[in-house]
Formats: sequence, structure tokens, C-alpha cells
Amino acid sequence: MFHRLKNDFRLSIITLLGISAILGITPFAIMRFIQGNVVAGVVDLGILAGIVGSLAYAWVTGDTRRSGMFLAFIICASAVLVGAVMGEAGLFWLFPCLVTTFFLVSSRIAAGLNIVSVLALMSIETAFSSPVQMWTFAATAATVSACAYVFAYRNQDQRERLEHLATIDPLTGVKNRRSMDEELDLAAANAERTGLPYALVMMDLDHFKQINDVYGHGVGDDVLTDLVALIEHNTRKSDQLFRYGGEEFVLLLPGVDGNSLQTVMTNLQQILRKHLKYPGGPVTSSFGVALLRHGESIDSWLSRADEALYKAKESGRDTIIFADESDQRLAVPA
Ligand SMILES: Nc1nc2c(ncn2[C@@H]2O[C@H](COP(=O)(O)OP(=O)(O)OP(=O)(O)O)[C@@H](O)[C@H]2O)c(=O)[nH]1
Repeated sequence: MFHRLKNDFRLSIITLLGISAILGITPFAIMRFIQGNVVAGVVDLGILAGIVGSLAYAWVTGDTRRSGMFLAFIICASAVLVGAVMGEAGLFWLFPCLVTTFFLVSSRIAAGLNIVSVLALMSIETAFSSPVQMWTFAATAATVSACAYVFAYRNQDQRERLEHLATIDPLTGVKNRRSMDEELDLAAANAERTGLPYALVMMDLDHFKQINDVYGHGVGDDVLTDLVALIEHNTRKSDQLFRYGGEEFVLLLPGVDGNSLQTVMTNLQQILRKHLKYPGGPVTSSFGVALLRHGESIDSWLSRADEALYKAKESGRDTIIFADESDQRLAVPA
């Protein structure tokens, strides 16, 4: 639970707002029924039901876009309704809603929702005691919305930049190990649901240390970026490459079964043998390949590929080893 709250910004906002709204509205609902104001009590209960519903929907489905949209709509509509029913005393509820919408939906949708809410309230004659009060309300609501828009826009931009930095390897531009863990989880869940086969290739450049030692780190870096460009140009769009660490990469291949896997891997090996070079000659690679088994954990999948890679190194490098015993084959030498 805390893991989901920590990793999903919108879910944490929806939860915080949901709980605050429940705690804030429930006493008012009870008070209205005690005072005999049944209409206002029922309105409060309706608002509560909507908020609790969207909170539950976000947690059960994980669809925070839709529940955020629903929650933003509910709170704005509720604030307009409260303003219409209670008049002056209810107007103030719109201000927290004008700020909150920017945390629940995109800045543009939030701005649109705010404008519609303010105009809706202004169109209700009984909501304001005088035209001066109405225009003062409109001006202050516009100021609050504009400030919230600027803040939310900058916040979203910075969050996207941080997310990008946290998931991308700066040297090669491919996804890093952190995002690999997430993608492998998604792949395993998809395989379980649809039966789509997934292959995982763990690959490591051979004698890479020598390239660095003899020609310098800059040349080593060039080899790594060339490797990534070659793989990306010679694999499908749906395939994903990750930098696992150092000169070790992981390639995730969806929709490749045991039969086509050998062809795919032999082609890739030959392309790298032919085109991946450093000033001292060609650079070769070793590969460990594992097909995801039914119900297998990510750790087991990775460790089978890793063991296969280890065997490829042990058997002299420049080799492909398949982890699955029923499908274990050495690639045809060049
Ligand atoms: N240029 C460069 N080198 C790196 C980077 N990350 C790791 N390395 C180097 O990669 C080398 C890995 O060396 P080893 O683990 O001994 O592997 P190897 O020399 O390829 O030997 P085998 O894998 O056994 O064939 C080390 O020299 C690291 O410094 C990087 O981002 N750029």
C-alpha cells in the first residue's frame, strides 16, 4: 500500500484529498440532518458517495486518470451546488476546489473546469448578495486559478524531467535497470494474461576492459553507444533494450517463441560481429537467453539468463547459450 502511494503521485493526491474530504464533509452532513436540513444533508451524502467511489475506483483499478477526472468534476460540481443552495456562506468552498483540480487532472482541463464552475456560479442569481460581490468573487477566483495553473504547470514539467532522468541511462539513452524491473513485471503480467511468449537476452561485450585500458574510456563509451544504435536498428519496435550495468545489457523480446528465437539471436550476433568495431578490430559479445516459463518469477527468469551468459563466457565467449534445456542450442559459429 505504502509502495503504491510512494510511487504513484496522482494516487497519493487522490487518497489525500479523498480522506480530507471524507473527514471534512461527514461532520457537516451529520450536522445538517440534526438541524433538519434534509436537502443539504442529502447533497453532502451524495458528494461523499462520489468521493468514496472515485477513491475506491482508483485503488482497485489503478486508473488514476479517470478517477482523478471524476473526482475533479465531483468537487467542482459540489462546490457550485453548495454555493447555489447556501448562497454567500457556501461560496468559499469553491476556492480549495479551484486549486485541487490542478492536482487531479492536466493543467488545461483543470483551467477549463474552473472557468466553467465560476461561470456556473455567476449564472445563479441567488448565490451572490450584490453584483460587486459577484465580480469580486470572479476576480479572486481567476487569480487563484492563474497562480495554481503556473505552479501545476511547472511542477508537472519538473516531475516529467525527473522521471526521465531516473529511468534513462545518460550515456546510451536506453532505459536503465530501474525501468527494466518495471517493464519485466509488466511483461510477466501480460504473458500470464495473454499467453504471449517473452524472451530475455542478457548480453555482455567480450574483453571490454582491454578496449578501455588500451584506447581509453572515450573509445569504450563510443563502442557502447554504437552497440545500442546497432541493436535498436536491428530489432523490432516492440523489443526493449536496457542497460543492466557497465557493458552488460538486457534485451526483452515479446512474441518470440523457441523456434524463431534462434534465428533472431543468430542474426543479431552476426550483425554485431560485422559492424561493432573499435580501433583494434571487431568487438564480439556473449549472450544468455531465457524464455519466460509459465508462472515464473522475474528473479528466476533473470538468473536463468544470467547463468546462460556465464556459460557463454566460460565456453570461450562470442557465443549464444539458451537457458531452456529443451531448447538449449549453441548458435552456429561465424
Ligand atoms: N568506457 C566505459 N567503460 C565502462 C563503463 N561502464 C563499465 N565500464 C568498463 O567495463 C569494463 C568491464 O570489465 P570486465 O567486467 O572485466 O569485463 P570484460 O573485460 O568485458 O571481460 P569479459 O566480460 O569477461 O569478456 C571495466 O573496465 C569497466 O570500467 C562505461 O560507461 N564506459
